[in-house]
Formats: sequence, C-alpha cells, structure tokens
Amino acid sequence: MRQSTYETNNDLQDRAILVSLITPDIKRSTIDPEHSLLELENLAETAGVEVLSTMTQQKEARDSKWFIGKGKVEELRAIAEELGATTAIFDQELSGAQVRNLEAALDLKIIDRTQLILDIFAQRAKTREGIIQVELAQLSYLLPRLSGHGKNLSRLGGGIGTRGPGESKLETDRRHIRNRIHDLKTQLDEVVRHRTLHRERRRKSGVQQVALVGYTNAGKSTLLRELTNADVYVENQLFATLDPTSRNLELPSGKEIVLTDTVGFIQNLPHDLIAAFRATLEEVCEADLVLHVVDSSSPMREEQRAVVERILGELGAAGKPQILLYNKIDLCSNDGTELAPASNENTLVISAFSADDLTKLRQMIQDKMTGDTRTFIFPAERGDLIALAYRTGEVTEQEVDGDSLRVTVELNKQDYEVHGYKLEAFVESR
Ligand SMILES: Nc1nc2c(ncn2[C@@H]2O[C@H](COP(=O)(O)OP(=O)(O)OP(=O)(O)O)[C@@H](O)[C@H]2O)c(=O)[nH]1
Ligand SMILES: [Mg+2]
Repeated sequence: MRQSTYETNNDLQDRAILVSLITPDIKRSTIDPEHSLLELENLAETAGVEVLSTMTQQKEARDSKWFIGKGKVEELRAIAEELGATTAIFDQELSGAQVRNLEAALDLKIIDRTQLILDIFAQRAKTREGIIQVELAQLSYLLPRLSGHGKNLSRLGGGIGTRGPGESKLETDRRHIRNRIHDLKTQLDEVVRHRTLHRERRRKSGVQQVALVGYTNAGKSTLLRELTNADVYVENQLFATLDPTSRNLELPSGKEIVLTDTVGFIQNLPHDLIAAFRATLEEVCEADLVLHVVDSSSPMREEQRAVVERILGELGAAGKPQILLYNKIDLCSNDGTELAPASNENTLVISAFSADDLTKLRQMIQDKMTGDTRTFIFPAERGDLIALAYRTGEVTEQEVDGDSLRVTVELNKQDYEVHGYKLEAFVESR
C-alpha cells in the first residue's frame, strides 16, 4: 500500500544528496569511483529518488565515527539545508554506528549503496521466491546494525529504506528477526527443492540449457525477447529483471534448447543479496553454455565485464563454455574509441535489434552446443574399434552398410583426443 502512496505523493519522494568517499583502497577496487557515483545516481533515480547534488571527498582513510571527515559532515549539512534535502545516500557501505551518528548530526535519512540496491530489489520482487530472497537479504543486512537503531527504523512515511519488512516487524527484537530469517530460509529451501526438481526433469529430457548473464541493463531480457518472441519485461532501468525466465529457442538445425534470462549483476553487489539469490543464480551453474552480455556503449564496459567474470567465478561458473556478446553496438560511435573488440570464435559484436546479428548468434550457439561430429566406417570385424568410437562422444546415428557399419558421433573433445588417433583411418572421407 505504501508503494502506491509513495508513487503518487510527491511529499514522500526522497530528495537526496549523493556522497562518495574516495580512499586509496577504494580507488584500487574494480570500478572507477567517478563511474561508480554516476551509477549511484542511476540507482537512486531507479528507486524513485530525486537527486539534488553529489559530493565527493578524497581522504586517506574512512572516519570510524562519521565515515567522511567531520568538516565534510558540516558541509553536507549546509548543502542539505540550502537545497531542502531529506536524504543522503552514500556510495559505500556504512556501519550501523556511522548511520546513527550521521542521522543525529544531520537530521537526514542516511542510506548506503547496499540499502539502496536492496530497496530497488524490494520494489521489483514479484514472485514468491523473489520476495522471500529480498526479505532475507534485507534482514541479514539489518541484523548486525540493529543495536540502538531508533529513528531510522521507526520513521514514518515512505521512500527508500522504509520498504520491505514492515515497521512492526523491524521494531521487534533481534531474536524475532533471527526467527524470521530462519523461517524464510526454510521457505527458500522448499523453493530451491522445487527448482532443482524442475531442473532435473528438464535435464533428463535431454534439453540443453543456455543462460543469459551480465551487468544490469546490458540487454539480456531484450535478447531473450528478440530471440524467442517472449513477452518479457524490458526497461531502460537497473534491475528490471529479478526472477529467471526460461523460453524455448529453436536453433538453425531445428533443435530446441532452453534459454534463461537472469538477474543482472552490479559492482559491490551486496553480499547478503548474492547469498539470498543463490538459488536463482544457480540456474547459471547448471547451464551448458553461458551468454555473457556486455553493454558496448557503456563507458564502464570493461569494468562491468570484469565484475561479471568475478561474480561468475564466485558462483563456480567460471569454467563454463561462454560466448561474450558485445551488445548495443548500434549505440557506439564510429570514431573507434568506443568500438568493441572484433568478433572471434568466442566473441560476437551485436545489436539485439539486428536480425542479421541474431542469425549469427543462433548459429554460434548451435556451434558451441553441438561441437564437431565424425562419421566412421568400420569393417564388421573391427568390433574393438566400434566400442572405442562409442567412447568418443554421443552416437547419433548407426547403420549397417553392406559388410560395414557407419557410426556418427557427436564428439566430446577430450575423449576424442584420447581415442581419436586409433580411429582416424576410419573417418568417412567426404
Ligand atoms: N540501442 C540498443 N538498445 C538496446 C539493445 N539491447 C537492449 N537495449 C536497451 O537497453 C535497455 C535495457 O535492456 P534490458 O533487456 O531490460 O536489459 P537487462 O540486461 O535485461 O537489464 P536488467 O534486467 O535490468 O538487468 C532497454 O532500454 C533496451 O531497449 C541494443 O542492442 N541496442
Ligand atoms: Mg532484464
């Protein structure tokens, strides 16, 4: 109910100043702090916040009490008063004590990047699974920050940071929250069990799985829609998709595979969120092939690619066969500076809106999924080699041809390397 009030009543819209602290260790992390702040602005707007101004401070280290320097707190207060801000949003994660100190000193609502992302997820979650996962992440974030937390939690009104677990729930003690977390985990286990069963059934049916992954807003859902005519939500905003959506995709050979769209990644994705969304993200680990979608037109393109690679690694999906898709190439200028690397055997430069590019993509998926095939012709007496041929991959055809036997195998590359040389003489010449 609050959500709709929030959307229609301007009084409740957060008017925010964005704050970023740049310390040497923050500078060394994957994403350039300036890009990160632009992204924070984008996140804030996605959450429905009006951004009034941004502010950065270069400093040797974080201040344990205020996060930013005391002088900067004063400056922030003056700007907030002048502009009529209601909220300050920090690009880095704050401790519970820092939030309380800043709130008391500034009389502003204090939100950090993690809370903002959690809030967007809470706005987006629609399915039971999504809702459970988001609440779990929010409570896990909250629990260690709870002691003495007064104002922030009991605050009436709407806007970011107040959505999700209702206030009555938040005002109860830690034990209550721990019980709730336990409850949610049990519910989630049930969802995970269903999902696993469903996936096993799909796998038993022999249908191969392909997963679309990538930074948020890279164009994953657009590709799912364009490739399969799926009716999915596509929006020029961050985290448009939360729940995995799967559709059948027909390859040029006529073979059908299942293509799955997944939640987008972002730098500093809150740890609690990754933990909570593990069930959803496991779709990626189960896939036979991963399509990593990159927004070629983003100034953060390579940083975003690195963030996604790292998260894939954390999920245990780094070694999967992968196609790197430099999408939105139509938005890149031709002066060369913005151009993505050229296509090669694992990389395709595309626009999701180009029919030709989609044809190339379907072909590349097919090539990656099927691998090479070989047809062997064995004389009847070479039963030993026929058995060996069966060990080089999956036999797709077998027929008797006079005195000989023709065997067609979809090769498993490693196995072929082991046995291939003995069989080479029997490969059908074309
Ligand atoms: N010009 C252009 N725009 C694109 C292309 N692909 C996607 N877009 C646009 O990019 C925006 C984001 O697309 P989505 O498909 O929602 O992106 P996503 O990766 O699913 O994003 P999340 O679900 O938020 O993680 C939309 O406005 C799309 O229309 C492309 O090849 N060219
Ligand atoms: Mg999407």
